[in-house]
Amino acid sequence: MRVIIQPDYENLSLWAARYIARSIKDFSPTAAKPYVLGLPTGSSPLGTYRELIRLNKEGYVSFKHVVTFNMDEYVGLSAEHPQSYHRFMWDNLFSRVDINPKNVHILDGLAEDLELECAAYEALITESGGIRLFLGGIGADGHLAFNEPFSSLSSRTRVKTLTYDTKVANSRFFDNDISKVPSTALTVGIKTVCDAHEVVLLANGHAKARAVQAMVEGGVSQAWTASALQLHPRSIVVLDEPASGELKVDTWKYFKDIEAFNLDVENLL
Ligand SMILES: N[C@@H]1[C@@H](O)[C@H](O)[C@@H](COP(=O)(O)O)O[C@@H]1O
Repeated sequence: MRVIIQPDYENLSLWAARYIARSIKDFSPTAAKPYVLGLPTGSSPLGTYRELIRLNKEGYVSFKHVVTFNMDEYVGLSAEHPQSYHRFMWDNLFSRVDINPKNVHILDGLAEDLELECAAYEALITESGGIRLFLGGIGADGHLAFNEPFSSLSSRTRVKTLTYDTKVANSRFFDNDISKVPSTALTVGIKTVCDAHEVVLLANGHAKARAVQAMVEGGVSQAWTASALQLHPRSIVVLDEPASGELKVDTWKYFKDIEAFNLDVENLL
């Protein structure tokens, strides 16, 4: 696991966006060989999306041959619902870059047969050649996508019941009214994420510091599902300083030292 510690959210976002843009460029995707990108919602990736939009507008990177798979979606919300992850992705990224709408995949929380929807999603990822890079965030309780604490580390796309803590955290988008937050969601599994060629996870702010400590320094555990990334051969955790606040001083120094030459966001372009 690599850990990139940036001084603030701005630099975390620039680093992640430029790393992704560089990866897409180096891959030289074509219609026959698209770049398959896994994407999250949430506040953590907003800065990364802003920089990807800028890099797209400036002609540095194109999404023409990028195929996307989103991590999750609430059950029961239509694509048009203001808090659906469909709407979030179109508002914050897809409508502002040159992506082909046919290449966008997001789980349908209104599907008649939710299990079939999940199985078809996994099959589609496999048919697309597998995910090249999965970008993710992390919940304060260490959840990745909607893989809540004690989700199986070998889980695949399925229906999950949300924990009280997650509903409280996400109620900020539902008029601070927990009763408006859906109780279930469709989510890729931990195994689905870990099957990606590469995983980049973003964590910013002190509220994530405890989860980051468990994910980076704790053992691999279903109690902190993002800790499964320790077993991934190419996982990168990108932090701002507040999110790194619970790491041991030695851990912090180790990653600052080993990544010293990789921290400059300008070097990535
Ligand atoms: N399903 C999403 C996760 O994918 C996201 O990582 C998490 C943290 O969100 P935020 O980035 O807003 O802190 O929230 C939700 O539960």
